[in-house]
Amino acid sequence: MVLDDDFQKLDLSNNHDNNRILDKHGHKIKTDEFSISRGKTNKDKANRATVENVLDPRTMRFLKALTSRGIISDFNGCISTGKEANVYHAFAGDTISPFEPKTHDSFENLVNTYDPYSNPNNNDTILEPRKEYAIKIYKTSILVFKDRERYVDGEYRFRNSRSQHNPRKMIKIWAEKEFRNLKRIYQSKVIPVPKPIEVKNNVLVMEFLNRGDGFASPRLKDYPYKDHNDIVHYYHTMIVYIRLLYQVCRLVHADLSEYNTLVHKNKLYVIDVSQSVEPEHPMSLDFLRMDIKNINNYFERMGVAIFAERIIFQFTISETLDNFNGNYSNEDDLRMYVKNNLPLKVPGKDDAEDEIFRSLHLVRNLGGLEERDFDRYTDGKFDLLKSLIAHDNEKNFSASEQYNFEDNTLSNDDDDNEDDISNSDPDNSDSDDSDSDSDDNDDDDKVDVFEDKKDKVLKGKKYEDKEEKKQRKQEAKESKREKRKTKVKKHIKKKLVNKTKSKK
Ligand SMILES: Nc1ncnc2c1ncn2[C@@H]1O[C@H](COP(=O)(O)OP(=O)(O)OP(=O)(O)O)[C@@H](O)[C@H]1O
Ligand SMILES: [Mg+2]
Repeated sequence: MVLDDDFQKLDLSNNHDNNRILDKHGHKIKTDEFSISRGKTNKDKANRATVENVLDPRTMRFLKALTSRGIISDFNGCISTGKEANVYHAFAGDTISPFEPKTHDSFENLVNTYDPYSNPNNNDTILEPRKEYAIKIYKTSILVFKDRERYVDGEYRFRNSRSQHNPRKMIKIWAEKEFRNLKRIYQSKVIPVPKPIEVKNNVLVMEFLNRGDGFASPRLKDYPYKDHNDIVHYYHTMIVYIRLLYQVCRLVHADLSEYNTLVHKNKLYVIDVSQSVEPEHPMSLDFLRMDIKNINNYFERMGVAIFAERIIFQFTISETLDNFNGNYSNEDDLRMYVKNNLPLKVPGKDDAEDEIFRSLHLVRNLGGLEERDFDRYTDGKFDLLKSLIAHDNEKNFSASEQYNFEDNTLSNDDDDNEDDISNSDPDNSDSDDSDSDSDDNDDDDKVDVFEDKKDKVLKGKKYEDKEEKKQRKQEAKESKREKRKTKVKKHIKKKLVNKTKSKK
């Protein structure tokens, strides 16, 4: 299908400068597969969906603006058509690289005689190759937008975006978000990313990562690893980058995978940071766990001995690392630390504990603390998430500990009930009795959640003899009476939680 025909069919109902723009520049826009090599480029068999989905007249106007401002000089073929955006190849415009060939001959000729090291001015200085750009153009179809909102909602930087329900405006915000995230990572100089050049509405211009023969550098998924050690190197690098993104760039990628990383000049480049969020985002820790799980799944499939997810999570969010003497921003130092200090995953045991870790409701500060966790907090079980995660992993995440926690919580709930009763009549000895009854019921249906269901009846306290039971009840009552003395009263708790919430 010839490109021109295709543009004729574009729905240009409003017959004004759009037509003129398209007529004037339409022949330059190639949307077929991008293959810039010595061989003939196949005639433009524009993919109708590509043209209509992405290169609508408004987008064409933005491209024209970028061309006339000299940011880009030629718009070539399509590198990738994704679910959210298409990525095209372009050359930098005059304003950027003074070594543009002065003669703007036909694009076909330019493409076929492409030689990045050509010397158009025929003088003997070696010229820089012509700068190439990747142009990421977001699709404006509303459907795609549905699952993006959770990344923008709760994002401090976009709190004022009233345009949650105007997809065009949301696309603009989305592209700007990717540009800003790219810029922040690029300027941090700790993680390689394509250099961000410009963003205009739904069009993002960035450095094109060329593998040297005009084709795009491969995604990690398609990268031809040298050997097993090479795979392990990229696994450790990926883990270090997750930490550097969090600690230095204050970002969680939220879609980190072998598809959104490229290997360029033997370095791992991170791309597609449109959905990345800051640690303050309400779901940042869930996205972080998802990224870790995805990376682990990929490298486990590649035969790498991986680390447990919660170990990687702890490595990521702990500000300081035990026995680390290197530079916290240096990837080589951190990679060495990962290699020599993180314990490898123990199949079976770690699987169960990672399962628990995935389901944990992780809180970042008191504001996110649920009432029942509050007791655990006041009882010194943990303070904020950092201590919950950072030290003594086994204790916090061993299945038995988790069970004891549940157990304590239930007993804390008892305390609360007791608390209510004792509030009303602190000296009422009945409360002890009623308490003992409720304690009795609770005990009976309190089963070991990690035991197999079938023998739960045998495990209940129904089957212990009377004497022992009496003894146990007495001790339980004593310990509860002791605890009540130091217990934070409910109304004080509420005050504390409200106070910290208002401080946020
Ligand atoms: N700067 C770049 N240099 C070279 N290739 C790039 C660049 N940016 C993106 N690409 C290529 O385009 C593909 C899609 O880019 P990106 O992931 O940012 O868009 P996307 O909308 O998320 O696409 P998908 O939905 O397929 O993930 C990448 O996998 C990569 O192969
Ligand atoms: Mg992507």
